[in-house]
Amino acid sequence: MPFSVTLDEKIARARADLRMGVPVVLREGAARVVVAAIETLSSDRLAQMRDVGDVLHIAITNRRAETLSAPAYDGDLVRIAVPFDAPATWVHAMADPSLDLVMPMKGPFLYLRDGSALVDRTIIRLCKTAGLLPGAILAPVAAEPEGLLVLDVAEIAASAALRMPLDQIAHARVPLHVSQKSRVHVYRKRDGGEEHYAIEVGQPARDKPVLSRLHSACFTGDVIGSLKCDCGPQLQAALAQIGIEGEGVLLYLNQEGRGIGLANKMRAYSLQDQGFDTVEANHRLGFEDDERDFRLGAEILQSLGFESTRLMTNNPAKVARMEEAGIAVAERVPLQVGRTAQNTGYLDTKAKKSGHLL
Ligand SMILES: Nc1nc2c(ncn2[C@@H]2O[C@H](COP(=O)(O)OP(=O)(O)OP(=O)(O)O)[C@@H](O)[C@H]2O)c(=O)[nH]1
Ligand SMILES: [Zn+2]
Repeated sequence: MPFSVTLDEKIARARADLRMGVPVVLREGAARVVVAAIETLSSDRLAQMRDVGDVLHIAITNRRAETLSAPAYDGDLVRIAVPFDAPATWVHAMADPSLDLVMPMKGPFLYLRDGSALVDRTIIRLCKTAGLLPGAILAPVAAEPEGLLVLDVAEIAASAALRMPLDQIAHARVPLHVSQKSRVHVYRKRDGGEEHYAIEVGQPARDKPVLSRLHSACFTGDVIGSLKCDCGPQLQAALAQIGIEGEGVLLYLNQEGRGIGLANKMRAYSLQDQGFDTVEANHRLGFEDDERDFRLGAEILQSLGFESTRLMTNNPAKVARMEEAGIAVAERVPLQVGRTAQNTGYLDTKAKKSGHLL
């Protein structure tokens, strides 16, 4: 009896392959395309892709296309032919803004405009969820080469529409400075994605709005005291407020860098050192301003038995996403702490461009 591997398991494996620089095969109907993430593409893999497919192209998001002055013919992305003699560095420079100054002239570009861009869209999504730069190289092939994982794009699209269950894995008592009566609950997505945490203080009533904070991981702010953002002081202030009231829940979502991962956040910081603001830096990397999924927070509150909350945040998008996901927000509790000389521009940009309330 062969072992059967589910689609979710295959998607998790595909992410691991892409991070290692191993291509995967995406199927769309009768078409077969060998795809790889640009960030981890080596010269050897590029040569292998040229061996199996004759016309290679790259896919980048409309955000990245804007920086390269390329029109986004497919709306959310653009497909550009890879010149037959282009080295791997040319491919890298199409997705990685750290090479913008080293390789400013990459064109003229030859665009692909016919047919479906579903395979391109699927691989860009996979790159994003793998914490890689959102750019891919694709080689349509006549037959599936041996040794690569094969996935069907229609099946991936159907599974993306379903919500992946979030399982409660373990929980235990962890006495904190702000309250000795605290428990940490660990949640895990069934597709092998990030784990997320809930810190429950006291025993909040399940039938009343619970004081909560939806916090996104910030290694630099939460752990090492970075002055570039307000995350560390917000985390501490939220815990302190929950401690004062004696009950509440802090949701700690591992969506580092507004969902782009720490490596990409550091890339964004280096663009900020060149003068771009926090939103422009995300766009130059090919990402949206905010790639987080706040429904996770609502799902964790629901799994703990809550139906409504008093949410500590200055971000109206968090309130909207919680409500859409079925958690009523009885009150928005402002959380304004931690303004520094170094983060005042960042906070002002969030207010101006991302709708944060001051
Ligand atoms: N991409 C990117 N992420 C950043 C930057 N600075 C901070 N972050 C991340 O931004 C997120 C901030 O999270 P939160 O404080 O929960 O969210 P918020 O949208 O500011 O909303 P509230 O704090 O609730 O008002 C964390 O994931 C940080 O890692 C930056 O310059 N670029
Ligand atoms: Zn931060």
